[in-house]
Amino acid sequence: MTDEFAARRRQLRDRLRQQRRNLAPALRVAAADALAANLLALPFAPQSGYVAGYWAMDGEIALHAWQLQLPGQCIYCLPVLDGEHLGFAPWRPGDPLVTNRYGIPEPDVSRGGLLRPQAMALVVVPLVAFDLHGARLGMGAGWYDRSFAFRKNEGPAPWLVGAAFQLQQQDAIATAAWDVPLDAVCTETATRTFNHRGDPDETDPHRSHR
Ligand SMILES: Nc1nc2c(c(=O)[nH]1)N(C=O)[C@@H](CNc1ccc(C(=O)N[C@@H](CCC(=O)O)C(=O)O)cc1)CN2
Ligand SMILES: Nc1ncnc2c1ncn2[C@@H]1O[C@H](COP(=O)(O)OP(=O)(O)OP(=O)(O)O)[C@@H](O)[C@H]1O
Repeated sequence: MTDEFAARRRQLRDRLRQQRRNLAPALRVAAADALAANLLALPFAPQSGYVAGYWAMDGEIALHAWQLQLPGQCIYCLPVLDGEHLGFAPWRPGDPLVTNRYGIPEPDVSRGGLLRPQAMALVVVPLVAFDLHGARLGMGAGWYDRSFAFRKNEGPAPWLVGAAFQLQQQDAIATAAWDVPLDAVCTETATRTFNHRGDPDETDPHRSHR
């Protein structure tokens, strides 16, 4: 990775994180509801099995509305840092939490009790920026890219769906070799699905635009 490439990514990350933190509280509540509706309407939304969300922080769009409206047979999970990779564990309101090294709450489970990324039917992926080709810029530590690197060779499960505010959209983000493309991105106003080459999926009738 060149210094210039890294510097551009860092600049974009800082700018969008600041914009995201500046969003008004009332707008956040409405956005979380609209995001939930878009996630539930995805053509490949699972009716059962493990689905992963995240505990929103740093101004990220919240997933509680989606969690509460999931089909009864779906089991909501949160990511847990486990060595170099993410594990996942079921979590319902009231279940015990501990904070990880970044101060993010995660289910209080033993390492042996974690579910592997491969066990998820769908993963809602946090992101700082996304583009029109399904590329994603995250917090910069590579957790999702490392944990879902297997998706480059094995598919399609789990579906990887970015969640974001519309203001996080970019025309194109310069990608690195290790970046794992998203199958879809949902925002408060739109759903975009991508085929496995990461291009906009022209054949998908559910595709919608702003
Ligand atoms: N809600 C949420 N959970 C998540 C992620 C995420 O992006 N959002 N992650 C997605 O990968 C993983 C955690 N990755 C993270 C990577 C960096 C920082 C972070 O805040 N870094 C600080 C400085 C470093 C520090 O505090 O030690 C920063 O950039 O300000 C946070 C989470 C797993 N859980
Ligand atoms: N498959 C992989 N194997 C080894 N290292 C990886 C892999 N994927 C990412 N990394 C490492 O993670 C670092 C951060 O990557 P990047 O800046 O793309 O993270 P990100 O996608 O923004 O963050 P995150 O996934 O945590 O939200 C890279 O510099 C790279 O060294």
